Amino acid sequence: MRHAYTVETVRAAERTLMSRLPPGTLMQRAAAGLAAACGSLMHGTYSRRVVVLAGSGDNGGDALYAAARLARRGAGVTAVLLTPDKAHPGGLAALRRAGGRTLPPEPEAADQAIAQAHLILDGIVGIGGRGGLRPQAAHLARTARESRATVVAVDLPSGIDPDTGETPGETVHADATVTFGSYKPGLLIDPAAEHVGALRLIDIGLGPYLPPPELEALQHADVAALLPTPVGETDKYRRGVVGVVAGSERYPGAAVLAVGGALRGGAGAVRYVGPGAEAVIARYPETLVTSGPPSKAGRVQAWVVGPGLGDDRAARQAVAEVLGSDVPVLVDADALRLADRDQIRRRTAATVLTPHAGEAAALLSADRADVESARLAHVKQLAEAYQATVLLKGSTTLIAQRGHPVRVNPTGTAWLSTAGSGDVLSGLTGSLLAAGLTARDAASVGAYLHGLAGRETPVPFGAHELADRIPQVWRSVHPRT
Ligand SMILES: NC(=O)C1=CN([C@@H]2O[C@H](COP(=O)(O)OP(=O)(O)OC[C@H]3O[C@@H](n4cnc5c(N)ncnc54)[C@H](O)[C@@H]3O)[C@@H](O)[C@H]2O)[C@@H](O)CC1
Ligand SMILES: [K+]
Repeated sequence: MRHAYTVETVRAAERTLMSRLPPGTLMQRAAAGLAAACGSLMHGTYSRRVVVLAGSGDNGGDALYAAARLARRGAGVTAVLLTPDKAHPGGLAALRRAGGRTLPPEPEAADQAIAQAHLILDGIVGIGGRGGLRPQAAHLARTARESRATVVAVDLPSGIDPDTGETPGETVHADATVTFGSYKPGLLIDPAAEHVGALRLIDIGLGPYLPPPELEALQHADVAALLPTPVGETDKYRRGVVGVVAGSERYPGAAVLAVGGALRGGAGAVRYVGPGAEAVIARYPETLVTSGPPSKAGRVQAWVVGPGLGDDRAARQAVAEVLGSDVPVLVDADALRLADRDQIRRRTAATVLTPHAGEAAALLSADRADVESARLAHVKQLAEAYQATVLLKGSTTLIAQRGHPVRVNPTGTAWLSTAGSGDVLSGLTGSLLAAGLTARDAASVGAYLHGLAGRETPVPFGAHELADRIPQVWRSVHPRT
């Protein structure tokens, strides 16, 4: 599991740890890790040209100390000081002792040094930065981006909001980020995460001083431990039956895709309810189909409702019936519009809502662009407002449930934004719910497998190919399945 902590939490842990160590120890630990990472990114240090963009805080200090280490090992180092009279004194002295030279941030000289660099260390701001970069720093960030050098962000790409993943203005675009002590939410959530590049964590000893995280990301081993595995004495009901209410005369394909996802999610059987039965059976003969309303469909352990459902009376009625049941329900697509909001809040069994940014905006009466630029705040707000588990789909999928750290899905690719992809995800996640996972785990594992399937399917792909790919990625996560 990867854990991420907000600035306030990191600073509190750092204070406690620092009080037990000689002054400057943490910065030296950070600088040593950073210098080693830069050395390996440059495949050596001798005759490499390194430019440091140094702000006046401790982030600049980390960068200067690391650059001094590189200079001692043969690199030619130039530091561009954003505020020369306020540069970190210790870091600056160390760099000068090691033979590094400094430049004020005058555009011409700085631009020239950047143009010739092999590696640029972005030490403009770290967790102390607020708001978009100021004009001088913004200019350097743009010049660095346009150069051919490898850009390494110190702790985080300057200009991103470490707590939220928002990018309030110009930011550094890094090829790699070396972060200290712990991950920060902004490194894992878009739009900021897009500018992070390869992410490396340097342990500076904070671990024992950190409380439960604010954000977490499952890794293969976590997902493997959560995947449902049939045991000796079992049958389809004990493995779980998932009911899928999806598709319409107009969109029978959504029914096929949702069932396709559900068949790959570990439930023992999939029951389909709706007007797409013929199309579903033609593709997946193992599906149990029913033509009546969901309440007459027979026993299920979880429902998926919504993909391609349309919005006629029957659809509205089906959504209300499913929400009236006492088993976990996943509400997607059209059902997010049709559902009675109070009925969602009144439910006692688990409810999972799976909106994309546009649907989330409608549920919150907000702007889509605002949801996309501040995903973390909005997913939490949704979970709170609807008293449900919310999976906010998109460039970084987030899963929120009140009282728990938000989860960010680390898998996925922009190729997943294809028609029907969400239908497969809802079927898959509903199946995991029926198999007995909690709402939060089902949503996280569903997003993880779906994202991996997106990465493993040859592109460009159609959504049905994603469903077909799930067994392979399942086995890659859990080889002994
Ligand atoms: N506190 C600690 O124990 C440790 C801190 N470390 C480093 O220290 C950093 C935090 O240092 P600070 O608290 O000094 O803060 P920062 O160095 O992150 O930022 C503060 C400086 O940036 C300037 N600044 C703020 N917003 C700006 C903007 N939008 N555009 C341009 N300049 C801006 C401020 O004027 C100030 O000079 C961490 O990110 C990390 O790199 C590491 O050395 C590890 C240990
Ligand atoms: K930085």
